[in-house]
Amino acid sequence: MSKAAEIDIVSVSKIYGSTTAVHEISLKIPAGTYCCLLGPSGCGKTSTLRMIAGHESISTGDIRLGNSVITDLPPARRGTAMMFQSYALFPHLDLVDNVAFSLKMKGVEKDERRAKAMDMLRLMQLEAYATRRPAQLSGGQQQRVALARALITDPEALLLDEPLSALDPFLKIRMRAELKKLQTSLGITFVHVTHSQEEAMALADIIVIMNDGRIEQAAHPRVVFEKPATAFVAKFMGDHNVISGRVTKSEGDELMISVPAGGDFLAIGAEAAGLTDTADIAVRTDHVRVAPAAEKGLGFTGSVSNVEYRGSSVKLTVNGAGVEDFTAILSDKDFFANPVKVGDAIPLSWEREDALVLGRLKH
Ligand SMILES: Nc1ncnc2c1ncn2[C@@H]1O[C@H](COP(=O)(O)OP(=O)(O)OP(=O)(O)O)[C@@H](O)[C@H]1O
Repeated sequence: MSKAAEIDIVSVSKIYGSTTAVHEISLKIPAGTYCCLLGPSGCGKTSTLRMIAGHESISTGDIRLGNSVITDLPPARRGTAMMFQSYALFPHLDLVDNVAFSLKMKGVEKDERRAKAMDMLRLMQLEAYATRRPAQLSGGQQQRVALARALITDPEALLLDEPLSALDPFLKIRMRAELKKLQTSLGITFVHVTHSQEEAMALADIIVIMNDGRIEQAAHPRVVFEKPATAFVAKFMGDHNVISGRVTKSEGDELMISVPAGGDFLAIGAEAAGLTDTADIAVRTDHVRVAPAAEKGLGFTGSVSNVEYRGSSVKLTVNGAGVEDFTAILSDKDFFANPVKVGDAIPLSWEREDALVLGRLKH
C-alpha cells in the first residue's frame, strides 16, 4: 500500500449554472484521517467528494493531495480512488476481473493483475468467492468487492460516497466496524460522505458538517458534540436545545439573552464577546434536571407536552418561558423516582457549563 496523504481544499467552489452548490470552502484533512462529510440532503457533500475524486470539475479554488495540486488532473492520475454508493460492479465479470478492472485499463499484464486482485480479495476475506459474479453475493460481500476494487490502485486517499446506505441496519453496523478497521490497518486517508449523524460519530476522526454549501464545523466528534460551533450544528447533531433571544448582557465570556415574551437565559463561551444584538445558546438535553434553578438564567418552569419512554432513558418535552419543545433526557432511574405526566408544570434547570453561546457563520 502507498502512503497516506493530506488533502488540502483551498477556497473551493462548485457552481452548476445558476446554483452554487459549494461556497469557497477550505479544509485540511490530515494524512491517515477518517473524515466524514456530514449534512442534510443538498448541502454539497457529494459535490465536494466528486471534486476531490476528479469526477466533477472545480469551479474556483484548488485541491492538493500530499505535495501535488490535483485540481486539473484526471481521476486515475490523482492518487485517489472512489467507492460508489451503488458499488458499480460489472454483473458479467467474476470477482477477480471486477477487482482487476482498473489495472487492465492501465495496461497491466494479465497474470500480474489477477495476482494483485487475488491479494485484494484475500484482504477482504473474499478469496473463496473469486470465481463468482456479483449477483451471487450478499450486500455486505458486494460492498467488500467494491472496496477491493477501489483499493487495488494503491490510493493515498479513499473516497466513499454513502458506502453503507444500501445495507440493512444490522449489516450497516457490522460493515461500519469493518470500514473503520480497514482504514486503521491501511493507514490511508478516508473521506466518507454520509447523512447519518450516528455513522459519522462512530467512524470519524474529523466530522465536517456542511450546510447550504458551507462548512459549519470541522472537528473531532467529541468536540462537535460537546461544543457545537453554530445553531445549525447543535440542531443537526441533536442532543442540544437551541434557545434564541435578544442579548441583554454581554460580559467577558458570559452572555444573557431574553427570549421574546419569555424568560432570560445565561450562557458562556468565547463567542459571547462579539454578540450584541441577538444570540443563540445551546443547552445539553442530557444535563437538564427536574429541579428549580440555582441561579437566574439557568432554568425555567414549563408545562410537559410529551413523555417518551426509551428504555434506559425518558425524553420529556416541555414548553415555557417563550421556549417551545425544550427537551430533557432523564435517566430511567431519575424519571421513575419522581415521575411526571403530560400537562404537569415542572421546573427545569442546568449548570452554567451546560449552556453554551453558539457562534455564527460569517457569509
Ligand atoms: N449536476 C448538477 N447540476 C445542477 N445542480 C446540481 C448538480 N449536482 C448537484 N446539484 C445541486 O447542488 C447542490 C448540492 O448537491 P450535492 O449532491 O453535492 O449535495 P449532497 O449534500 O451530496 O446531497 P445528497 O445527500 O442528497 O446526495 C444541490 O442543490 C443540488 O441540487
